[in-house]
Amino acid sequence: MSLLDRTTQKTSTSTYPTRVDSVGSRPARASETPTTLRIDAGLAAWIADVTALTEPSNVVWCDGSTAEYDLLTKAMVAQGTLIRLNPEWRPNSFLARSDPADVARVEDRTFICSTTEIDAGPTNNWREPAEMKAELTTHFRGSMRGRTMYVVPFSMGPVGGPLSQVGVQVTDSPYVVVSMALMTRIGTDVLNLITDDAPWVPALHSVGAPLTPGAVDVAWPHNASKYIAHFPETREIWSFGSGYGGNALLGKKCFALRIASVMARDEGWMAEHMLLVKITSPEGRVYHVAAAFPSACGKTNLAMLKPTVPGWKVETIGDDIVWMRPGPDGKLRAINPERGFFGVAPGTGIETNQTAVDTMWGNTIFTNVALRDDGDVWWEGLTPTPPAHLLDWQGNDWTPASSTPAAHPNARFTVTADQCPSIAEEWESPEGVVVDAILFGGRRPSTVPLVAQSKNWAHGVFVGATMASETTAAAAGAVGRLRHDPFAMLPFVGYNMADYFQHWLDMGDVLGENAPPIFQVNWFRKNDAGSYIWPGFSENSRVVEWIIRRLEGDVAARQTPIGGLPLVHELNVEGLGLSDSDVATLTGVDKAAWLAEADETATYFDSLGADRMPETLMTELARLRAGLAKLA
Ligand SMILES: Nc1nc2c(ncn2[C@@H]2O[C@H](COP(=O)(O)OP(=O)(O)OP(=O)(O)O)[C@@H](O)[C@H]2O)c(=O)[nH]1
Ligand SMILES: O=C([O-])CC(=O)C(=O)O
Ligand SMILES: [Mn+2]
Repeated sequence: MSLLDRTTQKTSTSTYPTRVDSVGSRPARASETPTTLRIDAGLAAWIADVTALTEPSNVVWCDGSTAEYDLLTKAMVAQGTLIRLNPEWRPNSFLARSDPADVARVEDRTFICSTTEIDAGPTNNWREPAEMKAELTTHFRGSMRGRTMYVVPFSMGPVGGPLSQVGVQVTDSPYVVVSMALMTRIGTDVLNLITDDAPWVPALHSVGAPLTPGAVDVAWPHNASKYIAHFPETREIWSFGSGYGGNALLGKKCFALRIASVMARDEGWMAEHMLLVKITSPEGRVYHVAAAFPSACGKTNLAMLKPTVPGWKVETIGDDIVWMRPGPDGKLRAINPERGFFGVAPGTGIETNQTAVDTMWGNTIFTNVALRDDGDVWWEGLTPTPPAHLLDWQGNDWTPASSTPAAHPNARFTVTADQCPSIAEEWESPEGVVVDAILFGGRRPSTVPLVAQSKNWAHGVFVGATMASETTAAAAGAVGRLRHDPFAMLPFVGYNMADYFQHWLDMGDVLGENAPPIFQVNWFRKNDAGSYIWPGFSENSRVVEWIIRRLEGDVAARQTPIGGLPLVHELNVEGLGLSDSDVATLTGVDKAAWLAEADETATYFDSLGADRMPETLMTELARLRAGLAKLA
């Protein structure tokens, strides 16, 4: 099998040496074969090809063990990539400072390389697959010289689960290896799943910074030329030049969203940028809710919600990605394919998300946060008042008088989900949980109300398709610019956006009466003074209460062209100090703003390809316009 022409996978298996370990050897787990692993022939051939291309000085097969994690973190501390935090405050935890030019996802360097451009669609950067591979091959040639190449077999979802998928990431970044160890399930049990008839995703990654013999390495190697390339038809990922988050932890956005969205389209399931929570009502009834918000728009926070409304309980299942598939009973079942959280640090604090703060008590990797003099971490919003002195995310002296933030706005924490105090007992259930409601939200300073229930599945898909949100620091580029972000998936759909809309409509047909109700939410509405009207965070439990009461048929909704809105006296705003006009803004329909929104939607739909846009969504748009026209 050639690296440049991957169409099928080989069938036989062979044995392969475990590893040539530059950092030292470690004891194998009791259940492991001590010196050899059974490696699928197709995998072995791919590794051989990649090794020949990238020319690493040695190859290490990773098993995801604690011993391996400890060796790698120790080596990175010695090398300067990680700083060990004071174990008294933050045991077994580390700070990584990335290069200032490698701090976020690079959407303009992210490519969908389908055979035809139309299959990537107008929202993706398209490149012809063979051309892209040829171009990338020149970059990957010798790119791992002087470095160790790690082979990381990983599972997205519980290993062997019916909704799970496996992949193998090859990387020359030990930071990526330890991050993958926290975010996915790595191990030899995954290797056993890679056989002739089981598909797996090869994920090739290099920071693109070969080391010449004798040269001193930098703390955060990367390459000014970055490529995050996806080959949806052959289910491959080639990522070059970045060591950061969604660019480099290839199980996450690249596999679990871009490649998985294509698998999902082909196989009748869904891969979404969603959180997943279990909600228990005061009466003890259990519901599961999935919610799609764009990057840095509140998924982790809602996933760890501490309700202020008495009697309600929210437990966490996932905070970023959800895979959903109709189960044997016809109901939509969902899993969190990840094993950890790669969460936004700034704004995450004791007043907004105590649960997240408690989750990262130890065993956490922090990236681009500030370092306290006592060897612990800090970032804006962790505590109400900053320490008198810090080293900022670039290692420079910082005081509260400094004009720049102490932590990078996209600083992150990486930690396993099992440390989360609010984790639900069924979070690793291989067959998933039944989804009772779906939420769509984003940062909308105007127009969109606090909550609205979609009229039916088709209208809900229209609401998802017309989502927009202000850009955040999660991606390189301007922040605070309102942009269309359908289903919070604009940067993550691995194919044509109009086809993705059609897939959502098709799933509605498959689910029929089992299709969960859809709601739109917006925590970010602003007043004329530019402040958020809604207090957000824990108080979002009031909206959750209204949504669950709608599911139970306990509260009414005022039917409007944009969906069912709360009756003012049925939305619990007691004690929030909101004025009547605030509440009216949060629960009202601004006719002029919505008419303008509808015009904007028409233009946007047109840009997605009039011939390809589902007729159903055009009908929904016409209905919205007609309904608005009739409003007083
Ligand atoms: N005003 C307001 N801000 C919020 C609310 N929920 C979250 N935020 C802020 O939004 C930012 C990002 O929140 P997260 O929950 O980490 O975002 P996410 O959607 O999980 O982001 P990704 O990991 O990038 O996909 C943080 O600074 C939060 O403090 C809310 O209800 N109101
Ligand atoms: O992928 C990343 O780097 C972090 C993330 O969750 C997002 O941007 O949505
Ligand atoms: Mn995300």
